[in-house]
Order: sequence, then C-alpha cells, then structure tokens
Amino acid sequence: MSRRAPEPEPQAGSGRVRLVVANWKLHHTHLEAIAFLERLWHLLDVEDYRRAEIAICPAFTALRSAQLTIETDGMPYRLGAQDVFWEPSGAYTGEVSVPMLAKLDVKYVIVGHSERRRLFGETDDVVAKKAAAVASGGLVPIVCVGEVAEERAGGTTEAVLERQLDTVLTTYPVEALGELVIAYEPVWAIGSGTPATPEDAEHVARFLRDRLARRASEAVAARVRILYGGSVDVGNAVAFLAQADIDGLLVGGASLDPERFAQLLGGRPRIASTS
Ligand SMILES: O=C(CO)COP(=O)(O)O
Repeated sequence: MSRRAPEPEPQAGSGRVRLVVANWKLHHTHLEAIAFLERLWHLLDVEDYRRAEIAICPAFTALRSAQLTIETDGMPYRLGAQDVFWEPSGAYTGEVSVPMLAKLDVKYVIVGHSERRRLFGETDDVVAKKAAAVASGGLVPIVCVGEVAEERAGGTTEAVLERQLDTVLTTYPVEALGELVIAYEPVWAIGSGTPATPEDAEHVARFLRDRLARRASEAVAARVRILYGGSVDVGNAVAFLAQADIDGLLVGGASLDPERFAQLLGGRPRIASTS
C-alpha cells in the first residue's frame, strides 16, 4: 500500500513537534518487525501522522528490514536504535557505531537508558560520550535520565537529574544542542504499571528545561524536546501529552503490539484533543 502521510505539525504553543518513540528493548525478530510496521501502517489514519513524529527502535538485527519496509511503502516512521558505541570503527568486538546506523537511515539513538546503566554498568561519562558521538555523526540522541526509587524517597531526584544532564552537556556539540531529545524515565515507573503522575512528570520536565536554559541558553531550552517514559499506555498517554513541557513519550511494553500502539497514537481519546 502506498499513500502519502503528512508531516507532523509543531504544537501551537511551543513550536515543538511531538515525538512518540517505541522502544522494543529485547523483543521482535526482523520478521516480527516487518509485520508490526505493515500492521501499524494499516491501522493509523493519515491524520494521526500530523499529531506526532513516530519513531520505532527495534533491535539492531531488525534495523535493515525495518529500513527497507519503511522505504518501500513510503511509511512516515523514523528509525531509532537502542544503543550505540562512541567510536566510529576499530577493534571493539560486538559494538555498533554511529556511521553504521546512519547508513541504515537511523535518525534517533536512545542513550543512557536505565537498563543500560543498571544492567550493563553505563556511567554518566559513558552516556555523555555516546550522546556526543551520536550528535557529531548527525543523528539525534534520546538521552534518558531518571531517578531510582531510593533516590526519590531520599529527596535527591533533582540532584540526580542535574548530574545526569550536566555530564552530557559538558561534552555535547553546542551547535547540535537544539536537536537534543531528553527522556525523563523514573526508573521505578519502568515496566511497573505505576507511572509518574502527569503533574509530577511535568514538574520534572520543567526542571530539566530550566536547567537547560541555565547551562545552555533560553533558545536551546525552548527547542529541546522532553519526553516522558515509564508505564505509558493507552489510558494515560493523552494526559502526559497535555502537559506544557512534555513533548512526547518513550514507550516500552505498550509499543510491542501494533493494535495497542496504534490506539495509543491515535486511538480515543485522540492526541489531538490536547492541543
Ligand atoms: O523503559 C521504557 C521505555 O524506554 C518504559 O518501559 P515501559 O513503557 O514498559 O514502562
């Protein structure tokens, strides 16, 4: 099926284009990825594409198939990767580089997801190196920040976020700052079925934007897109998107099934009802 989808429109108030990202984590083979994309393309209305840019982040093994499927059918989906290494090439067995992803038409790269930090020992410095490499290579990092339950209970959420964000800003190419995407993912909300409240998430998004204004500039702070992630689903997506400083969503579990993800993107109540 070949049809043209409209470009996503900037939000009236902020001028920022909403971004909804599917992070499939360790799910879906390349065949399942193709089937998912074809089904999503069938389910979504042309109008759904005006409301948000949609990015799909499959496993590395599914990127090539996803790229071909998207290109062949002229689908409006952006491709994203879930991780990357900061060196462009070399003796780094098992790693994948930014130039390799660029050749697959990958636009976004998730860096610093809490699962990478927690399970694979990624430090703030590692996350900063990856984010800078992605931006220098002309791609857009989606930098994940977020506190664990103990930090939240101990009242150190803002200090943790500040440290995570500031480390990235220290080495990030200045000319690319406006394109940066930040995802606030409170670790306790990921996969738990207990999301942050939209008000709490907005409070943190505002905090991050203020921090960007101080560390970079007002202009950068006004352009950077801030996403919320952590137990986002059909029933709460609209409430998060209704917040002034939340420009999109980073969706895990609810992005795996095309019917569920399509409903989240365009299902009732529609995202349009927030603007
Ligand atoms: O980690 C996440 C997305 O990156 C969130 O996962 P869930 O949506 O499954 O809570």
